[in-house]
Amino acid sequence: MLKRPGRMHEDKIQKYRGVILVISVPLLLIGFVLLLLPSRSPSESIQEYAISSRKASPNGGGKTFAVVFDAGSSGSRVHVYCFDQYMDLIPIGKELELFVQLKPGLSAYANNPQEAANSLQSLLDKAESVVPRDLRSRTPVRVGATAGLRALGVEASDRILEAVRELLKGRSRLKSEPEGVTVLDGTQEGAYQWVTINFLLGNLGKKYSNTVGVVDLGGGSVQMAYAISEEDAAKAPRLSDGEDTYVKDMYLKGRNYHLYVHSYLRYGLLAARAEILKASGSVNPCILVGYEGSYKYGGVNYPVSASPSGSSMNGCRRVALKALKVNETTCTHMKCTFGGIWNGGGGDGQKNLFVASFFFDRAAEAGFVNPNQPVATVRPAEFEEAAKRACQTKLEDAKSVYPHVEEDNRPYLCMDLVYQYTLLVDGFGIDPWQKITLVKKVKYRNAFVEAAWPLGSAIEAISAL
Ligand SMILES: Nc1nc2c(ncn2[C@@H]2O[C@H](COP(=O)(O)OP(=O)(O)OP(=O)(O)O)[C@@H](O)[C@H]2O)c(=O)[nH]1
Repeated sequence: MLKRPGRMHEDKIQKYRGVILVISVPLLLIGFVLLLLPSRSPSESIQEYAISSRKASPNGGGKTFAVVFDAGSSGSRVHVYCFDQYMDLIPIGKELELFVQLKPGLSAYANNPQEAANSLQSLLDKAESVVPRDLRSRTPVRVGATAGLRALGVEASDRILEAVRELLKGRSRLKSEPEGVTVLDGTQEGAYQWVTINFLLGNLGKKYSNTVGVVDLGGGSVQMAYAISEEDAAKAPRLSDGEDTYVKDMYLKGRNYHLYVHSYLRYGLLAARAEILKASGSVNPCILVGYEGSYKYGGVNYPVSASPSGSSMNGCRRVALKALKVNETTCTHMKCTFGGIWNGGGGDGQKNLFVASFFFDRAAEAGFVNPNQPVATVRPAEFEEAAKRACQTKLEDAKSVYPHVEEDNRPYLCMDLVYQYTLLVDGFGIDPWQKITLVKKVKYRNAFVEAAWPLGSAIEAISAL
């Protein structure tokens, strides 16, 4: 079972109250105090951040709310959190957060920015309704768009973000700032997810070896983040031009962490389908027999038809490996995951992996995880088993065999499960028999909180007030 964060002792509160630091992003909000970290010969791949907030709550000993929108490629979600002066979550009604989601995501309105912004109105109204009227003007609201908008390109995404800024300014009393409505870069998304999970597990402030690593499989991108030792951080490879920073230094609850984090754009679950179709051509060994159609992703229509001999686990593995370019890209670092990306060196911060988003969803739909449980301990090999079963299923039988799978996803169930297994084992190099924790929500005190990056962003936002 998950460890439950104990109530803080008075002496610990003193320690925590003084400095709570969360990751910063290049957009440092007003009111941060920049501390000098111990000097070190920084390699180019390490961004050194140190932010401390003198006081966690601007309302004296009261409540501080934060509203964060997750504008994902497959949907938009709003999270509202309430913190006390010790930066602990306190209930909003019966829950520890307000969480509302809708489909489609902003990127579905690529050519209509106003409609994209308007799609958030119902979420904004619900979010604002749970924030006390007298606190609304001091409650930060942020919108973090992820791989969906990254994939649209700068022009289209800027137009959508500008329309969203206008919506927040014109249709809400929450405290919005232009730089709070952005496309998150992948490393921010991964780092926020790491903060979320370790905050909820009560690990922040502990040694790096007592924190857990995270893998977050979205529709457009997949992120991996875990804390590494000082020695491994010093060995972080120098960046080639255009490469993202591999290591973020963070000072959280009295301890300095070196966080290895990487986001693989185009390797989220929905984007990877397009990569796999490109790797195989339109007749694809992953598609359930009986399906003939097309797959639309990123504004491109891919013709799709099942192989006459039907879908096969091994045939699908071959094209998934080809899509990941596991053996095609030279690794110029000590060790790589895939696509020539440094793997961070592994270590104790990665020994426990919390794996979220589409990993949980597909495992639940494939029937080897209970969809009503917040977490599930599995092994990557169970994705292989589930994939074998799915790849032997005909499209005509899929509805009865997999009643929880949405109609549009049925032709791709074999592909998705094979991809997830291949990503874990061949992409990230995880032992097929290593236990991993699939997570949808994390138990925090007597309630459950969504295992999603917005909480990490909210902690940063209120630390900056
Ligand atoms: N319950 C719950 N599900 C979520 C949450 N965030 C995402 N999901 C689900 O996880 C799956 C993937 O969502 P994301 O990881 O945001 O992926 P995406 O929306 O495609 O976003 P990007 O690829 O990162 O742009 C979808 O089925 C979402 O419905 C959350 O906070 N709570």
